[in-house]
Amino acid sequence: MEHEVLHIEGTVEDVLFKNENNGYIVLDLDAGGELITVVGELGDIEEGEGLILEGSYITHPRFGTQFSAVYCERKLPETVVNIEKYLASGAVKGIGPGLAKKIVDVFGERTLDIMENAPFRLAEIKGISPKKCDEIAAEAQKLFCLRNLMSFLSQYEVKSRFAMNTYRKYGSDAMTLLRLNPYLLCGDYIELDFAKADTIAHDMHIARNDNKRITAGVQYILRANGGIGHTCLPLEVLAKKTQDTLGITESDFYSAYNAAIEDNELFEYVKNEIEFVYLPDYFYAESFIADRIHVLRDFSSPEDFDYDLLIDIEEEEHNIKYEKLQRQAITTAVSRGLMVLTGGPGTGKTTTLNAMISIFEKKGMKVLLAAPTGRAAKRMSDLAGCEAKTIHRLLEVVYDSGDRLTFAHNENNPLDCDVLIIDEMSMVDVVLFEKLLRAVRLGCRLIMVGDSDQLPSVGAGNLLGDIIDSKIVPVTELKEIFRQAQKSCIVTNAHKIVAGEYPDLTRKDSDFFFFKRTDYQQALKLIVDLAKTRLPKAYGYSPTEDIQILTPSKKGVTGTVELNKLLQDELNPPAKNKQEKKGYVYTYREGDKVMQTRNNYDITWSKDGEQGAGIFNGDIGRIISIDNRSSLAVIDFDGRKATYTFDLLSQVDLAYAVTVHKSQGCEFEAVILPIMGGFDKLCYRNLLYTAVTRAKKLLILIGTEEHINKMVDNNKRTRRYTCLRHMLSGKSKTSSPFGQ
Ligand SMILES: Nc1ncnc2c1ncn2[C@@H]1O[C@H](COP(=O)(O)OP(=O)(O)OP(=O)(O)O)[C@@H](O)[C@H]1O
Repeated sequence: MEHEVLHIEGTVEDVLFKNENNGYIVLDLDAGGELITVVGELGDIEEGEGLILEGSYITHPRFGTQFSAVYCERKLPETVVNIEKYLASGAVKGIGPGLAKKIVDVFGERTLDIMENAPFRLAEIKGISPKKCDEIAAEAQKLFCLRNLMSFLSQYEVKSRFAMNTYRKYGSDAMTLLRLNPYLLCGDYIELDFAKADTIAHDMHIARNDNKRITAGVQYILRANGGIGHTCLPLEVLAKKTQDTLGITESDFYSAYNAAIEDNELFEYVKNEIEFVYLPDYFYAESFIADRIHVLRDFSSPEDFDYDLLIDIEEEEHNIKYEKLQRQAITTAVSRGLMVLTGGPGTGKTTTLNAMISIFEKKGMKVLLAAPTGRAAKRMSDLAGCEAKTIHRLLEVVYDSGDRLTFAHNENNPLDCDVLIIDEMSMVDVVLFEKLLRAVRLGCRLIMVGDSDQLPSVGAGNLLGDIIDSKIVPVTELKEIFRQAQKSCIVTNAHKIVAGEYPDLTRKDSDFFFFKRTDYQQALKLIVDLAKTRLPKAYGYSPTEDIQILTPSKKGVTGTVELNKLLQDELNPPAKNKQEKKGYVYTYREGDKVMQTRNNYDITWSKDGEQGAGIFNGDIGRIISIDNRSSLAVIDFDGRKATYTFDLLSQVDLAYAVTVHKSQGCEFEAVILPIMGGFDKLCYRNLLYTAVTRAKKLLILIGTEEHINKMVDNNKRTRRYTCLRHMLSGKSKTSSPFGQ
């Protein structure tokens, strides 16, 4: 919901709550005698400071009016009383209430001016030694730097969190660096919109064809394309796009481009005589993966196992006869350093994997299991009978000295294991895989499991496909659908779809139902009826825990937005005892089923006394409380209770219905899938295949046969620009940055 944008001004009376990680704060502001509670991501504000704020009022029946601030200009306190209050509150490390009084008694209203411009004079105060004076001066400089940065950026209505991130990245030099190059604001970790940085640069009289502007524009375009899956772009495509977007000539482009290549701000890779351009991160990721895969591949077991005997023992113990390809997969896993195990549903991947784990453990090897999402890790744990972690958890997210996110496990601190098994590899992107490979010590086996017919990862790259297609890694593809699995129409229809055959929609006695509907309103009515009444009654399913509505698109009548609003009304209607918070797209309500839509490493959670941080893209949870007084909501993700500031709710969508893309790696007891047409770009085979294979026990298709078959016919593979396959095949014309 849009609110009227207002400006208010006042002095901070009291700081009620502060989140040091994301700068979120709740404070009382004295606005000319009126006390207003202010909430927002405003940074490290202290009592006594003057603020000019822009934002809007939000009202809560119990706690009254609060001002939700989006922009903040900070004025340091001017009166002696406020300066003392400000310093006494701990604004400058090393100054407490006693010292604050002494300093203000001596310097009065000029105190802050002296601290900023002549801090050596603090040594005039009795009790401040020259050493202490230096320490206080250094702390004070930090404070003034952030304040200057915030007030500079607030002129351009740049939100405070960008200023906070700029300060975190560049520290006390931030302002000086920005004056030289405002486009630094578009860089990694800050990621301000290029257009905004361009406005600042324009005011600073930076020319349109300045190399800094063009390089930043190119990087911005490459990053935006990374967001839709491309790790690089052909030079020709990039040149044209950049010229059009920035309004520059071809010669301007190439002059800046060549300089950026020279300075390693961009990288070029030649594939089949065509130049591809990379951002450093993606280039390092793909080159490192290619290098490291070669090293791991060449490792083979020094121990002389009798593989056949080991597999025979497993067969006897588990009363099973592995088929030829399963035996081959197990032998490869035990004898080689690296392999891919792939295959569609019901082809025995899990069974094979369990045999591998059993053999490794019998040999005294330490096996670790991981998957890209929480849900996939949970499923893996359930099937393998031992704990699987998310890749992020396995690598342990930590912050470096610059307060930037990194992983505790890397080449200097590798994972303590002999075998690492990664499930749902189709969902892993190149940047995360690079980090993972850095933490795999030489000699550790790496087994990658996944179905390459699933949709590719949300993040950039076509990792699993490229690894398989490169043919340099041993791949076992399981093809046989086991008898057990053949009973399931979900499994047999999934295999038909992937083979380009139309699914059998005629069966009424199976786990795969089709309801023909051509009218949208009738389809919606049926979805609600099935989710709310019929399936819970017939199968005992919980409408929100067991049943998931999947849909190709966000938009349209059967898109997620409309479906979620409808299903929220039906499954979790408003009630007196349910608190609510209005967001831009949805109203969030206690009891709502929700999904986190991006990786956030800062959100803190607790589970059975354990504390942790990080809620990731695709995690599904339930809102258990909304508190309008503190502007906080608590969401339960499978027992992890995570605290969200209201600003962070923009990263959360209702999840009664989710897109097929977002459902990757998840499985549900029952899936309802409307295929009504009207979303041509999303009308393709892999998407239908991915949706169908999300259902464990029951799949219900609603729509028309014509649209379903049209999806099967469209075998468009999502084309992604990457060079990994080429790099893996060792055909590179640029030398690897990692040497031999
Ligand atoms: N060699 C075998 N002989 C008989 N049955 C088998 C064999 N291997 C697997 N199965 C059975 O086939 C079914 C599917 O196997 P499994 O769950 O391992 O496949 P999957 O590829 O992991 O499937 P999904 O991807 O759908 O989870 C199971 O019921 C399993 O017990």
